[in-house]
Amino acid sequence: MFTEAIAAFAPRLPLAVAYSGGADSSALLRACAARWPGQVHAVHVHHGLQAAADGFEAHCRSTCAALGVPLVVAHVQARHARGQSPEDAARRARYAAIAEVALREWGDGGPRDVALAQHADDQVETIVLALSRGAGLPGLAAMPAQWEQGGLRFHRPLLQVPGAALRAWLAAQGAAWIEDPSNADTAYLRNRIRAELLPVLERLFPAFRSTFARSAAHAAEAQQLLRGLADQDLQATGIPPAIAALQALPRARQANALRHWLAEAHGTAPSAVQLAELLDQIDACRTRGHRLHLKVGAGFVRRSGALLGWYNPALSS
Ligand SMILES: Nc1ncnc2c1ncn2[C@@H]1O[C@H](COP(=O)(O)OP(=O)(O)OP(=O)(O)O)[C@@H](O)[C@H]1O
Repeated sequence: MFTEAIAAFAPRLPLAVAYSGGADSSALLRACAARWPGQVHAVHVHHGLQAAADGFEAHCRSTCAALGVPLVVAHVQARHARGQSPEDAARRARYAAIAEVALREWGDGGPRDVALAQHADDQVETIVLALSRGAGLPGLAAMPAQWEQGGLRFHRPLLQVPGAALRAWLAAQGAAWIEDPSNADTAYLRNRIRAELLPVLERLFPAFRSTFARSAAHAAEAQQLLRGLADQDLQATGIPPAIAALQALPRARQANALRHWLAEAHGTAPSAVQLAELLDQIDACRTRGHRLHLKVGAGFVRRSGALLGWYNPALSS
C-alpha cells in the first residue's frame, strides 16, 4: 500500500519533504529520496516547545547526511492563542515556517512542492475529533490531500496508507526513527483515539479507513458548493452584509453567508447558539430603532444603520 502510494505520487520536482524524524515522515523521506535521487530536499521544524527538540534535530541532520538529502532547519516558537489547541498552533506555525524557508533558503529553482506524511489513521482521528466537537462540513472534510499556501503546494500523498503499513516498510528497510514521547501522552485526546478507539473500529468495521475517508470527501465536496453559494449570497448582501438583503434569504442560507463572512473577513466562527441568536435578531430587526448587539465568535456583531458589523474590543482598543 505504501509503495503504491509513492508510485502514484506525482509532485513537481524538486520536492521537499517535511521531516520531523518520526516514523511517518522518515518513511516518506526515504521513499521519495529513492524514487527521485538528487531531487529531494528535507525541511525540519525545530519547535522550541519540547526539551527533546535538539535531539530530534540532531537525528534529522545525521539521517539526511547519510541519505545525501540537503536539509534546512527552521526554528519556531509556537504560542497558542486562547481557544486554540497547542497542537493546532504548532501546526500553523510549522506550515508558515516551511513557507518562509522556501522563500529564504531554496529560492528560484528550489522546491515549490512540499510533502507531509499524515496517513489514513491520522485522517480517521481528525474525522472522529471533528465529530466529537460537533463540527460542520469544513471540520468533517478533514485534511485535504493538497492545498496551496505561501506560494507552495503542500501534498499529503499517504492519506490512504494505514500507519502500520508505513512502520512495517520502515522496519523492513532497517531504518531508525525517533519515537516522539508526546505521541504516547494520553493527555492528548488524539493519542487516546489512536490507542483505544482505532482498535475497536478495526474490529467492527475493517474498512473504516476508506469508508471514513469517503465520507470526508463527500463533506469536502458539499462544503465547496456551500462556499460557492455563500459567495453568491454575499454579493447580493454586500460585505459587511445589509440586514434587509439577509432577510430576503432563507434562514439556512443566511447562516451559511454569515459564517463565511465572519470567517473570511474576521477570522472568527460563531457557536451554534450564537448563530441561532443572531439569526433571530436579524429576523426581528424590522424597525429603524431596533438595536442589535451580540457576542459572536471572538467579538461582537452589532447593527450599524442598514448594515451588520463585527468588532473585537480587544483589537480595536
Ligand atoms: N517538526 C517537524 N518538522 C518538519 N515536519 C514536521 C514536523 N512535525 C511534523 N511534520 C510534518 O507534518 C506531518 C504531520 O505531523 P504530525 O505531528 O501529525 O505527525 P508526526 O507524529 O510528527 O509524524 P511523523 O511520524 O512523521 O513524525 C509529519 O508527518 C511531517 O511530514
